[in-house]
Amino acid sequence: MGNTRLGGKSIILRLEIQTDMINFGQVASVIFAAGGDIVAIDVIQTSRNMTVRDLTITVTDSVDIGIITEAVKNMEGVRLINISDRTFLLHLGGKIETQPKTPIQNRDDLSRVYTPDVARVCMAIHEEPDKAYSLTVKRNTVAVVSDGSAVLGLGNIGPYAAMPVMEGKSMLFKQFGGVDSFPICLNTQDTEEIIAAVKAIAPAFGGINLEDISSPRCFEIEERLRKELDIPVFHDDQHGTAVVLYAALINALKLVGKSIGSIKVVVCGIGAAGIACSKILLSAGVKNIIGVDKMGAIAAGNQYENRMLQWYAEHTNPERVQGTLREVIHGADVFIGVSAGGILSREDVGHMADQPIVFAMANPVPEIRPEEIEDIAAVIATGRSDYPNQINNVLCFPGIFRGALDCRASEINEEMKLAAAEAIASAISEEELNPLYIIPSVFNQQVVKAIRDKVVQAAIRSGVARRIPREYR
Ligand SMILES: NC(=O)C1=CN([C@@H]2O[C@H](COP(=O)(O)OP(=O)(O)OC[C@H]3O[C@@H](n4cnc5c(N)ncnc54)[C@H](O)[C@@H]3O)[C@@H](O)[C@H]2O)C=CC1
Ligand SMILES: CC(=O)C(=O)O
Ligand SMILES: [Mg+2]
Repeated sequence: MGNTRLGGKSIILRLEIQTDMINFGQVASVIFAAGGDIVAIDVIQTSRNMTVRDLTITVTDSVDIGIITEAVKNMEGVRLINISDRTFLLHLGGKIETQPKTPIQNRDDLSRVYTPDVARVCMAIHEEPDKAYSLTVKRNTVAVVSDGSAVLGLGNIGPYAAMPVMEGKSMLFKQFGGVDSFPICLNTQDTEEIIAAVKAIAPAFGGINLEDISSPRCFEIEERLRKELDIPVFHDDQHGTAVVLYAALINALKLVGKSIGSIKVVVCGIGAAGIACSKILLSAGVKNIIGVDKMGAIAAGNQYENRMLQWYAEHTNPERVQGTLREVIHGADVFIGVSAGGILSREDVGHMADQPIVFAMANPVPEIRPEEIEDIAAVIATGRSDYPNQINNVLCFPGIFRGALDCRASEINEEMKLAAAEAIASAISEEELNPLYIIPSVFNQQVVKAIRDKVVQAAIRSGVARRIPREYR
């Protein structure tokens, strides 16, 4: 089993119970006392003195599944046959597959989809390369490319371990945006090799979604690919995150009655997400942003080897405040965490300004757990699916790519990102807006459509659309 604190919120225990020694009620009470909640029971086999049952048990994050399994093993008359983790079961054999659009039922079909007839289609594309958009998967397919160097907040876990996240992103692309995609995890973390690999695979794709590539390499990789490719290249951890963060902030500020130009924002974690979130806030009119990384506040006057941190120091922190997160958080109106789990304390939030807004977005463990501060923060959000207010780039990338592909945009530019943020923010009406509902759910079917429409319009306005969808002709 994997790390139960990260993923295993629900397990299935297969138990053999000697019913002449112990009854099921006793087994259930031991599991309950160890912190497990039995939510389903399946009887697998039964005889006069013995029964085999599958117990589906859910636990909260703070419960150690090992304690439950030990308690079960220590019961006389009970044998633990097997433990399965529902999350691991869901990943068996991977989460996605390729499906042909039409069946190949006879030789005639075979000769059309494959040789000899396919050759005519190949030659049509050879004569007019643009036809790749109408005659291949390019029109609707995005590559989700990672090098495994900054996977969620798990760090540099490499390309194999990154695959489950990238497969997950592909599922989300399809389910929420109708966009096909391939997860591609590269076995290199060299900037030039990544650029070359992405350029080499680009012909098959209508767009490139870079994912979980650590800073500062992610900036050069994206910048270069944007220049050197004619399809949209979008680093999701930068721009997807920034778009959703901005949408959430627009709505949170309405609740606390503060204006964007007057707030003090502390951004913790000045990597891919932190820099992009700060940039979008600067262009939205936030004047006082203080970025904090492991070495403390980023301030002009300090020397940074990383050119992005140098840029950051020159464009933020107008008062050149120095210090640790604990020190600079005093008086902040907004905390934005895109760093690491558990690094913000209740005491820190207590030192923020009135009606503090806390967006603890590190995954899978947020900078602070909402339950620790729900009585002192005005608005709380995380990146997770199991708390209210999920600020997660999943709310952006399916819709923004849907729009970009539909108008065959050559890039995803600032106008398109701002349009996406506004579409997300405006999905919640003034009447609906409340501290537990500042951002729509990804299951809100209006959102992707709204983002797509606004993104297409912005692409047309800004001159990057290479095809005008019928409804705008
Ligand atoms: N909710 C969402 O939609 C998203 C959340 N994230 C989360 O944000 C975090 C960072 O992701 P990326 O920017 O892609 O990674 P990154 O590796 O580019 O940047 C992380 C930055 O955080 C800093 N950091 C780490 N521990 C810190 C600490 N204790 N104090 C201050 N700074 C610290 C690192 O030095 C680095 O500069 C991850 O936990 C990730 O899961 C990232 C993208 C989207
Ligand atoms: C959500 C996401 O992309 C991340 O945490 O890296
Ligand atoms: Mg990511």
